[in-house]
Amino acid sequence: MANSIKVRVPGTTANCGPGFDAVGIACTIYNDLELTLCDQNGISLKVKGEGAGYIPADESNVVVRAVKMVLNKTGHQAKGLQLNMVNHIPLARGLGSSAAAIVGGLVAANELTGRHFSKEELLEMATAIEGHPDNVAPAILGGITVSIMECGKVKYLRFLPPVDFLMVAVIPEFNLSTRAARKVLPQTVPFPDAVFNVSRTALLIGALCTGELKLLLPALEDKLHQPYREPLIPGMTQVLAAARQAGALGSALSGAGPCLLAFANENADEIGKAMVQAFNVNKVKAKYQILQIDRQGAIILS
Ligand SMILES: Nc1ncnc2c1ncn2[C@@H]1O[C@H](COP(=O)(O)OP(=O)(O)O)[C@@H](O)[C@H]1O
Ligand SMILES: N[C@@H](CCOP(=O)(O)O)C(=O)O
Repeated sequence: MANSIKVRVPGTTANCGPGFDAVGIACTIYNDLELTLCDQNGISLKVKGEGAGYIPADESNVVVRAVKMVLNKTGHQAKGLQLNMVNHIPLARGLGSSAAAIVGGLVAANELTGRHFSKEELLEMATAIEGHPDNVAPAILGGITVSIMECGKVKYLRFLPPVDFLMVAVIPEFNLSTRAARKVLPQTVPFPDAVFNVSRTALLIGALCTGELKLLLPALEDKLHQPYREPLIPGMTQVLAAARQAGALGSALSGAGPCLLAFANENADEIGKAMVQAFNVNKVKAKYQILQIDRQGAIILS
């Protein structure tokens, strides 16, 4: 059996407005991970790109946690790990870097230890580490996913829209951990706000399934998390409005932020520039990247 494997995992944008902790889309931005299982003790780590000099080479690393989960469940005897990463997904920005890291570790270790686990089982394991399924599901499966937790199990729907669209991700220079962005959320919400989100989420999935993209504008509205996170992201309201004024189909916070996302079928560059400009007016440096839907999810490279 080989003791080294390389996998590629997409970044993901979660929530998509109202679908908090449920909706996610795999995006064409990727991390590559090469995992080697060794006989010598210890963890060796090389990182190129995002997170270089910052990602820890110890048990606190989520890739290590994911790999060890598979090794423990399969009774594998490897003593040490070598991890080589080439990362394009920015850390703690709302594009699913932690989900990509977890999924990369699980998929690579599963492949090296004899493929004991199905994609569904890997999804259960990834959700147990990440805490919510909305990023890890599209990272594993590609496409658009709706995931729910039922009695500790993940149930999901995965689909591709019948028409193409672009996603303009505007990535500010500062980071915001998902943990910090979840701390500001309330324990309870007013009943009308819950109704507001139920109707928008239903409309969002309907619009994406049928290709009725003009419905995205109202379907991306949210009252469950974005208003509470807005104070953490200077200029958020203006940046989202700038996207719509520049012709976006709709705009929303990406995951827990601070990245902001516009959906577009044309003028993607103009939309990106307008959003960056609105961040700049709020003294935040930012860049934009035009993404499409990744259809494959995590893949084995070699
Ligand atoms: N390639 C990676 N290897 C190890 N840990 C990573 C990697 N990418 C992200 N992480 C961990 O995930 C954290 C960011 O996760 P999170 O706050 O959920 O933001 P997001 O998933 O939106 O990027 C990082 O601070 C780091 O601890
Ligand atoms: N539903 C989660 C999604 C977090 O996504 P991330 O890409 O920011 O990790 C949340 O909104 O907290």
